[in-house]
Amino acid sequence: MAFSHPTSAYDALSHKPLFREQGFIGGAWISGPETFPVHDPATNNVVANVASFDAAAFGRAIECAQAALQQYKETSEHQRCKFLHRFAGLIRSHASDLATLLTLENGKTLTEAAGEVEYGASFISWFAEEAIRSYGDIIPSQHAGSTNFTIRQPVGVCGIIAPWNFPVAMITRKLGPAFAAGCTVVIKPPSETPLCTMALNVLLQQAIEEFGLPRDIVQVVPTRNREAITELYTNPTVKKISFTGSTPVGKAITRTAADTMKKVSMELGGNAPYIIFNDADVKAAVDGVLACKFRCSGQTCVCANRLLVQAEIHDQFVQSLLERMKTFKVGSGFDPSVTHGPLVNKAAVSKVREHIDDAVSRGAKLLFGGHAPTGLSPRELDCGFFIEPALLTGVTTEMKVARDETFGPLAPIFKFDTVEDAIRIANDTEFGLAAYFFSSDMRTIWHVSRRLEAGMVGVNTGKISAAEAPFGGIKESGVGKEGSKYGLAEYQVIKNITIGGM
Ligand SMILES: NC(=O)c1ccc[n+]([C@@H]2O[C@H](COP(=O)([O-])OP(=O)(O)OC[C@H]3O[C@@H](n4cnc5c(N)ncnc54)[C@H](O)[C@@H]3O)[C@@H](O)[C@H]2O)c1
Ligand SMILES: O=CCCC(=O)O
Repeated sequence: MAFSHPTSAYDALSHKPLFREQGFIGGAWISGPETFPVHDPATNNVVANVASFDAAAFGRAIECAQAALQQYKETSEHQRCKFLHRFAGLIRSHASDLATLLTLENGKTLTEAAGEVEYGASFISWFAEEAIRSYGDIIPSQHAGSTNFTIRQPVGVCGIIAPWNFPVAMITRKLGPAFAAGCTVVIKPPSETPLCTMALNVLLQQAIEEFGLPRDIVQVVPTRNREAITELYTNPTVKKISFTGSTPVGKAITRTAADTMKKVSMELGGNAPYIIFNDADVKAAVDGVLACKFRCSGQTCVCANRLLVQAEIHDQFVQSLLERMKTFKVGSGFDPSVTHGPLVNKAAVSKVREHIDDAVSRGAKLLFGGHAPTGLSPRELDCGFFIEPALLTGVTTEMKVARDETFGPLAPIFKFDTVEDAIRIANDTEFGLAAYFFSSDMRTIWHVSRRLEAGMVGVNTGKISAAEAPFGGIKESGVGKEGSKYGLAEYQVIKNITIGGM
């Protein structure tokens, strides 16, 4: 199928102002002391060179966000609601360009990218409406003549750090509640995929201007310098850090942020079990794997990492999944016939290979994939970060893939016998982000849902993410909830006011 794969981010856009390589500090787009390249993972071409800032720039950005907070926190909830709806509208009206940028810097297919842009906009729309539902309480007092009232106030300046796998949605899932609550923000965009953050800020600035709000309510500070980011979670003016990324980095930030008692939200790594019981609808279970295991080529925190299949249904499930995987096509995300794009970098491809090799060396069978895909041009094979989605059977709990998040397109199948075996294997991990299972028995559904140690459970579905559903893990997968009616409170503090003498 004929398609064109852009070679520069600027050329790819129909609305050119969305292309920005600078940071946004103190209400203006500014260049940094250095730049870093942004690579297209399908070709390894450099598609932009983005400003890289130092710790002093983070310090300035934090001061500016603090100054803007004084005005922004006094806006009414209804004004914030209208402003956020306008921002969501602008995202939707530029969805095609945003999806193009997303595919170019992340690699996922244009169809997936368009889905992510709408998913990202849905958080802004959702929190526009949550802004005006920020209710308090009236609590009877035990002291005669007194009554307690609670109000919710913005926590203050928030630091936002997000990963490359969802460069639009992971930013909007944090921006929406922060602005709805009346906070101002300093964003450190993901270094592999910073262009979507800049484009979002172009649209945000348009909404800000139309509503007469301070430009400084948002600061965007890209950097390749890890030391510089430390300023964001050590500076006492920052009252909250919202981080999405790996568990080791999340733990390190939480430790340091504790010195100034910042509020934290940590959306970290996972090792999701995906259980198929004997009484499952096999077609639905395979559909679920396609939606969940292979989303963003397996680079999603809620991706199934371990497929546990009960003995009686095992062979039928494996055969059905294999047939569906044979229809996959790997290549450029701009090719409409492609189902799966490249991985983010070479290290990601190596990790998938490492998990396959380890499993095979311990007795697992590689039934499909795991190699460089056929049908790509020599240049794509040479430069792009491609791997065929892989299917392993005979996987056991001693293998690396049982403990370690692959974060790639590898479906490892473990066979089990009883419901209790499945629950034990599923929970045998320090992670607790998502878990999935398929069964048609109501008692199993209730029993297993309650016993799985995960913040989110999908029953008879592989799709659990949505603006209205509380998103977040337990155990070492993090703390806090994003989206949903609970997400706003993460950016607020509750103040109790006792009025006496009444
Ligand atoms: N739970 C969730 O909602 C969720 C969502 C997406 C990704 N993830 C997890 O993220 C991981 C993959 O993303 P990644 O490889 O980009 O993670 P990462 O932790 O390396 O990076 C995440 C972000 O933190 C920044 N960062 C890296 N080191 C830092 C440091 N020392 N100090 C401050 N910031 C630092 C990065 O530049 C990036 O912006 C996976 O484990 C995945 O499960 C979790
Ligand atoms: O990668 C993690 C976030 C993806 C999602 O919101 O479903």
